[in-house]
Amino acid sequence: MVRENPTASLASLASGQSFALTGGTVILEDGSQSASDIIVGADGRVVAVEPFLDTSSCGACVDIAGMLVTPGFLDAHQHLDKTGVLRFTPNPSGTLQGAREAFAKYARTAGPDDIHKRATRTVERCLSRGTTAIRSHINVDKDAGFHGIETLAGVRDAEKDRITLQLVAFMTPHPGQDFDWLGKNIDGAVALADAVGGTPAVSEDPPRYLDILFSAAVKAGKPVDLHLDEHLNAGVHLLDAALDRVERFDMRGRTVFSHISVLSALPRRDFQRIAQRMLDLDVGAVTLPAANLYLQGRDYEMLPPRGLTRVAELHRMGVTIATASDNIQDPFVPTGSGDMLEIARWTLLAGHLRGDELSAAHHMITTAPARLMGLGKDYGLKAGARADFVVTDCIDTDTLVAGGPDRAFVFSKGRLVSQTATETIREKEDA
Ligand SMILES: O=c1cc[nH]c(=O)[nH]1
Repeated sequence: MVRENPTASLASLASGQSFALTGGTVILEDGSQSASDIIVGADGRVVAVEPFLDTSSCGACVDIAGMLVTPGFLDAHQHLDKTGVLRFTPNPSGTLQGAREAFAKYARTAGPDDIHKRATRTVERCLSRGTTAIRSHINVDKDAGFHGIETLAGVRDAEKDRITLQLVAFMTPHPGQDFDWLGKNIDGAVALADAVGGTPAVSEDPPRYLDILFSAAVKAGKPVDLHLDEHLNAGVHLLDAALDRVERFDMRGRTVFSHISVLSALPRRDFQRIAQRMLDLDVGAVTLPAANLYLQGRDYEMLPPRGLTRVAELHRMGVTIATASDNIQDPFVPTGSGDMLEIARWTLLAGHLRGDELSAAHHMITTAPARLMGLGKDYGLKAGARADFVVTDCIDTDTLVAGGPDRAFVFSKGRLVSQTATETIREKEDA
């Protein structure tokens, strides 16, 4: 045990051995913080999290007094089949439709090798910034075919000991949607995926399209994650139509609505009624600040921006709401670093959370998405969970969210997968 230099000791932890981290501050599942020891087994699972544990049987023991341990960050909504394609898929119109068209053009020619290269690069970046699980929507349609979902299924399986990847079969409609094609292919796509998704507002027949998605989910026993109402036009929304199907197909607790920008445009009474329905049916929400603050039309009157949903109100009403990256450097969103703390900060600021709600933003990148992704017993700093966590030099959750760590050690399944340090800051402090 090297008390003076925990960071060097953390870095030297050999993979595949049991170890203990003692004296740190641990963020527990209910968001509280506890001065606790952590024991990790050789199988990469947490053995115990409690103060003053007997660590004598551990292969290594590192004193991390003064450091904060957070469960790994979760990104509940990405698009790994199109990440990093921005340079050759421009979207000069700056609209959602323009982004879809730009991607469709790329998807017609994109080969598995290209998709694989870009996806693994982004996964690596996310992991290095402390993200230990990602849910990714993957287009399956006449342009993209099955290239994306097959390639990402391979990445998911190959990387499972380093990062948990969940795939959503994103059955994207196109103008003149071919329902025969959808009917013939949806089961095959869902078999490769972990959840069923789509974007009903784009469909020419949203009720029929929603029925097909929910039926496929029930048949496969998989959850639903919809891109829902990515617009601020209060005159049209499909929230009730989707909630009706949650009831009819008995998908309570197994459905997520991503985006739901339109909630911000609805009169308050309508918003409250729908949010209450979501709460009663245990439907979760994913907000996507980068996406929702970006695309719009050139003419605001004709095409308002996508817009952020009512983040603070949904949270305060008790709806489970996670925040996520959405697209990373593609025609839908030109930016993105895979840093969930950055996303948490944008959510806090743009979503009108208060300064005393920094921990709510942390919840939105940890326990809230864990619930929506169904990670259950496998997630969190508790006995039996997969040992996915980040050891940082922050003093508490508030400082972690407000400014982030200068030093971070990312553990996935009990193995150190990345360490980062803002050396310049540290050097200045040491001088
Ligand atoms: O249709 C959509 C919407 C958002 N992001 C996508 O990649 N596709």
